[in-house]
Amino acid sequence: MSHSSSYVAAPASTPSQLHAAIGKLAASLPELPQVEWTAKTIATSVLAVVVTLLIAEQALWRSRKQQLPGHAWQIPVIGQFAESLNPTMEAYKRSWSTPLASVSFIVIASTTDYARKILNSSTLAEPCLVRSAKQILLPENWVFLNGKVHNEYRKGLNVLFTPKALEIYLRMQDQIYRDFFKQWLADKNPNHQPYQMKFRDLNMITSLRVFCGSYIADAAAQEISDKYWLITQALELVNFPFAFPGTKVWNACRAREVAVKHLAAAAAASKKAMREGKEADCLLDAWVEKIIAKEVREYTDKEMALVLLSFIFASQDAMSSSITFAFQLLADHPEVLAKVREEQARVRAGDHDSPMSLAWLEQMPYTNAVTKEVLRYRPPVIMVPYLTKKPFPINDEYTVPKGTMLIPSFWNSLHDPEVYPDPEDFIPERWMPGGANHGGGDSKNWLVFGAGAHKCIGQNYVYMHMSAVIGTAATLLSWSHERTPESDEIQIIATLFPKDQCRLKFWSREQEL
Ligand code: HEM
Repeated sequence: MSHSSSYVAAPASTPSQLHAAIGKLAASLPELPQVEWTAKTIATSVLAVVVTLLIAEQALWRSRKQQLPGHAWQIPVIGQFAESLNPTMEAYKRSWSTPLASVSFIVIASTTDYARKILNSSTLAEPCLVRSAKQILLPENWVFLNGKVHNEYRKGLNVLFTPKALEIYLRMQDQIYRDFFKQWLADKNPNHQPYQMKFRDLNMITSLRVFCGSYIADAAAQEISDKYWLITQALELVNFPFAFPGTKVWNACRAREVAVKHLAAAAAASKKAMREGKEADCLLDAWVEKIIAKEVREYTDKEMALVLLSFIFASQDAMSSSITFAFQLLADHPEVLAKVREEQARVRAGDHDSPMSLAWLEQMPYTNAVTKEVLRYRPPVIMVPYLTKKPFPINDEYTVPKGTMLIPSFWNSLHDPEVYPDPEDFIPERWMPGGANHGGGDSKNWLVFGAGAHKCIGQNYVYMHMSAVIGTAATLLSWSHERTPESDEIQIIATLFPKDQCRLKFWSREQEL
């Protein structure tokens, strides 16, 4: 039998044949009441089952939601996906207008106290990231560990972010910034261009070089950078559940395979070079140095590759968002850019060629204030999905049921007018001596990097990277921003971006220096 004829054979179970089969079955079960199985009764039965399932779905939804604000009913079947498929800032802001809100089967918590309570209750809730993350990062990735094993694993990685290690990375970073600046200056197009994706590229190449140094060839680095966009696109709160060929998650998994192959080869090359006595010049080397000194345990090449993948995963979109907003905000606030330049000129004392150092960064309070204000004003990670492991009594009236996605959201904490006066204004001066937030009195609200056991491990690297990019760009480059009606609108692609993709034009400051 050919394939096509077997397909044609399928509709053989017509209602009358089904009727006969069901009739036979019913006859063999004497205790069953005799039912007249017509097409009409079958249709009615199917309808009854569907309606029962829909009512059960609504009942389950309402029993979870209880008295929380939110829609009284949810869209059947696709309700749990509908709100997440095309997230908008407006929809999120609506859900942040009450301390606890229920959106589909998700509970969103948007006060500082609730957010901290969730992040610090590791026995009741654990990070679940987005649903596709386990498929993309692989289930054995350390980021999915929790409790004691997670703490132990994390301790071994802290050695990668000590000041000594950061100083090594900074030397590498400076050269990459300058190479990218040259490319931007070489663009002869007289018009403003969207720079968001170019900033992404700068971040990815910086991360790969900081992590892997020269163990990754230029072509491989570019291949990972290009393919990584497929991973970002799959980071939706809710995805199509099966990674069939052609779906976003399937594409992301293929991109991960390419990245892990190159990262594992880099780990092997670093081990070999360091054992032959090379001086450490990237994160892998700094790590292998600690392994050789037996300060941390051995890690396999694949394990190291998966850790690097977790770093890229955690950093790429957030860093790209912050760098994009930094360039946009500095162009829109020339008085701030002028102050950054004054500070850079003082610290560098005419030396525009030496790479940025930690010692210089420590003498740049204003540049560091700009970094903090960019992170506060446009926090790249506005929420982190957690999953309740047990019923979670979030307050006296409401216990979040076990197995619920519970999302602490950070926007309100970072835009709280009681803590950050004029929160909707970009004011780096608030972090300077005499400013409202000088001295860290806002530490409870500072949730840019989360809190608790899973707090961002890379935060010191973030401050350093951002201030170094801002300081070096302000010194070497001038740029203008073409403001459009969408410049101040926020688009959510895993993190926040200006909707018009940040249209800029660069020129050199050489004549001014
Ligand atoms: C602007 C940039 C960044 C922001 C805003 C950011 C923010 C965050 C947030 C909010 C979390 C979740 C914390 C929690 O659950 O309490 C997190 C976790 C994490 N971040 Fe970052 N991050 C950034 C950059 C980076 C970088 C550059 C790296 C690595 C080099 C990194 C590595 C990680 C890792 C590995 C975790 C998970 C830690 C764990 O589970 O123990 N992040 N980050």
